[in-house]
Amino acid sequence: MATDFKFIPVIDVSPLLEKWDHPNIAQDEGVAQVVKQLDQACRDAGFFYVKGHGIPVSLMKEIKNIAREYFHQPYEEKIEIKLSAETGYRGYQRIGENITKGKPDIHEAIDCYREVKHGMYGGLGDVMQGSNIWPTNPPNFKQLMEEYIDRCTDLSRKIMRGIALALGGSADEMEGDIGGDPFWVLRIIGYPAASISNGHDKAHDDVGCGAHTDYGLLTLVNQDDDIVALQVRNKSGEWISAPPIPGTFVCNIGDMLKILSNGIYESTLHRVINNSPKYRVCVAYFYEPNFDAGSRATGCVFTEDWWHQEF
Ligand SMILES: N=C(N)NCCCC[C@H](N)C(=O)O
Ligand SMILES: O=C(O)CCC(=O)C(=O)O
Ligand SMILES: [Fe+2]
Repeated sequence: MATDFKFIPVIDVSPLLEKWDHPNIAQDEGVAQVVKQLDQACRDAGFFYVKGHGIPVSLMKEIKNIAREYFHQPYEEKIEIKLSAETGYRGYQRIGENITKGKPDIHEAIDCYREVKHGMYGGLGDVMQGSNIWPTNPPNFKQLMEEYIDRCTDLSRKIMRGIALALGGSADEMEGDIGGDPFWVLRIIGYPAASISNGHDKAHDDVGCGAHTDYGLLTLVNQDDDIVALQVRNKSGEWISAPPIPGTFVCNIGDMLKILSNGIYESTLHRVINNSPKYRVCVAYFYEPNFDAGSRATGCVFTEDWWHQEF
């Protein structure tokens, strides 16, 4: 479980990104500082802000803006790309359709997953078979999202290198059979504004997304700059806000990293409540191990012994 943290730390990952492929990465002083901060954040909150990530802030903003434009359209337009079993669960999901712990979430979303072809991963991937379906409006939606996904995948891989070092492994410990060919999920999410006077939109304190932990390795959250809605639970059960810090991502650990780290790091409960009078957009990228990693993994890759090494 998380500690009694009161705020979420900010980590500048640029030294790690600069040296990510360096053969002596583990000896680098700048990288060691980042690794130390990652370790502390993963032990305390399981959440941290990422700055110095190299993804253009203009792209981070643009994808939220095109998402807002898409959600602003009438329902009949949005439902053109409806999520279903036939699309491999890719596409538009209306408000209340996503369920967390048995309760409908007050959000709408477009779900995107890495392409899965027939027979990939044996029969294991068949349920997720398909490729993403994109809205025709706005016209540059697909191109921008695909560029964004590539950049998030690259950034996540590099952060995972820092985390592998933090756990006392080698930088590429989480690659190869574990995460060398990562699966990913992108959720483009819209949370209705809170209506002050019992309007038709939604009531105050409606839950945008119920308390949950994410199930992958790492999540990169790109949230609207002007609304505080994401909350993270500490050990005493207090909900600590993760207010937007423009130009940063909120990064959090998922359940699969908890398993791979033998419980040294844990995924932290979080939820979303949009009590602002504005519609809130968030684009969440979920970085996961290889689709078939679970079927081959023999258990934990890191143990306490590994951690007790100096780095
Ligand atoms: N329609 C839905 N919810 N699809 C699954 C998305 C997975 C994201 C999730 N919060 C996670 O734990 O990674
Ligand atoms: O909207 C947010 O800030 C976070 C969303 C989230 O936690 C999720 O989709 O898993
Ligand atoms: Fe989440």
